[in-house]
Amino acid sequence: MRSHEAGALHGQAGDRGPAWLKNPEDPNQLVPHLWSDGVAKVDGVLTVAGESVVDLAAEFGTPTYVVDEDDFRRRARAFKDAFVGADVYYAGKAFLCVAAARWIVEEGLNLDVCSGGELAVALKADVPPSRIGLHGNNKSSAELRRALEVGVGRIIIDSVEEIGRLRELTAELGVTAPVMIRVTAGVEAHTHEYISTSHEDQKFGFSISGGDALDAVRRVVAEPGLDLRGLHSHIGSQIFVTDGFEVAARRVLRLHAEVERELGVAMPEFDLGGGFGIAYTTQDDPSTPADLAGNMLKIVADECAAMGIAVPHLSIEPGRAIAGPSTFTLYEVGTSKSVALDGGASRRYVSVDGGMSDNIRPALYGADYSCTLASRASDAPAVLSRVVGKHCESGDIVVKDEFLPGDVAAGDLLAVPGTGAYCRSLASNYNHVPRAAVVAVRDGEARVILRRETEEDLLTLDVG
Ligand SMILES: Cc1ncc(COP(=O)(O)O)c(C=O)c1O
Ligand SMILES: N[C@@H](CCCC[NH3+])C(=O)O
Repeated sequence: MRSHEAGALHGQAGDRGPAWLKNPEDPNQLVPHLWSDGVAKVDGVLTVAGESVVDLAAEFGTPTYVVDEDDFRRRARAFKDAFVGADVYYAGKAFLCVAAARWIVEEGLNLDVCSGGELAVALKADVPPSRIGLHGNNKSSAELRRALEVGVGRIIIDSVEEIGRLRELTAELGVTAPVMIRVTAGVEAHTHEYISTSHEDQKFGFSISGGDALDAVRRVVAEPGLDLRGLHSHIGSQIFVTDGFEVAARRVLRLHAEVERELGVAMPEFDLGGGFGIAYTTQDDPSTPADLAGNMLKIVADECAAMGIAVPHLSIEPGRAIAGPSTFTLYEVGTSKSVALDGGASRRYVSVDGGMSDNIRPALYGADYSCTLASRASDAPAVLSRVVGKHCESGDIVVKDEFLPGDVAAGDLLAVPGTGAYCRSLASNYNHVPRAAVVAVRDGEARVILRRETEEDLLTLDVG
């Protein structure tokens, strides 16, 4: 993740502030690569797939996550088309509901789930179990049992205990479990510490360098109920540079070759994980699926040739890069105030009707977003503004610094792009705020795919 400190705290567009900020010249314009393909501005009003956000807000309320369905599908297809011959597992943790799971299957992808809950959504969506992979560093026996009963295509083993649980369950159910082993390659991915997963000192996977990975392979091949399909490596999330993937692929393939040669165990598959970065601000410059595929497929082919082993069947697990850019969050402004700062500067705070309950990423990772006035055009001079939520935390920031027209006021709609991944899926009910709806728009038609929670929903849980 690239996070940027905006030094300028003050006022007018003439002050400019940091160069990376969105459109200081004309805040009515959009920066195209931050928005999904179907988004445009018509006379200042944001539209998606032909639908005006003013109409969407009137019909569905705010805050609402608005998904450009064609964009989501197109990005899914782009990975499938680019990674020729590989399987693409969409990482459902980024965003999952029945509709999204159906889109994934229809576009020819498989689905990665990492809990019993995500598995339940996949099954409700009729995802063929053979196209589901189950992840998790602490899968319960109940989750593993369900996965085996329905016949998921693969289970990615993450601990020695899990091998024991699978031994007992496969024996009891009389089935064989197709499994992969998640390994850590000791790579320091260039991303936020909390979403980096391949350095040694963390909870996921078996370490290659410490010998735990090879030990796990030995244990798995000794189990008659387990069918070892291959190794799995996921180095982290929101990564822009491919060198981490390259180093990880080399190290994992070396282990792959060692297993084949020294243990005589053929492993037909290899999963490179996900983690491909997207643009949240003008500073982010993500690779296309075609570029990623070109690099990664070549690295694997070259490395296998150098080691004299057959190229295993590859799979990848993108989540954010499919779901993230497809969605913006639509908020209504409730208050606006200017706060005097030391030295005579001031900061404008614009409060919206959501916040850290629908997007925890700024608070959790210092993630940076952009936004635009979505409901009208404005000629008012741009003012450097901080968009904040309605929660009882001063860290409840939606967009840290953005140029917005100086006349933004209560009743205006703001839209924040790039909120399709890890926003609804990480949403909370903090302050007993019901979770926002997700609305999909396609060809001028809008439909709710996840309904808004109600206070009644929350009160139902409270059994006194
Ligand atoms: C095992 C695994 N696969 C895939 C992903 C998806 O990552 P991203 O959404 O960054 O593509 C994750 C999350 O980081 C993960 O833990
Ligand atoms: N939740 C993280 C990504 C986690 C990836 C899952 N392993 C984010 O928002 O960036």
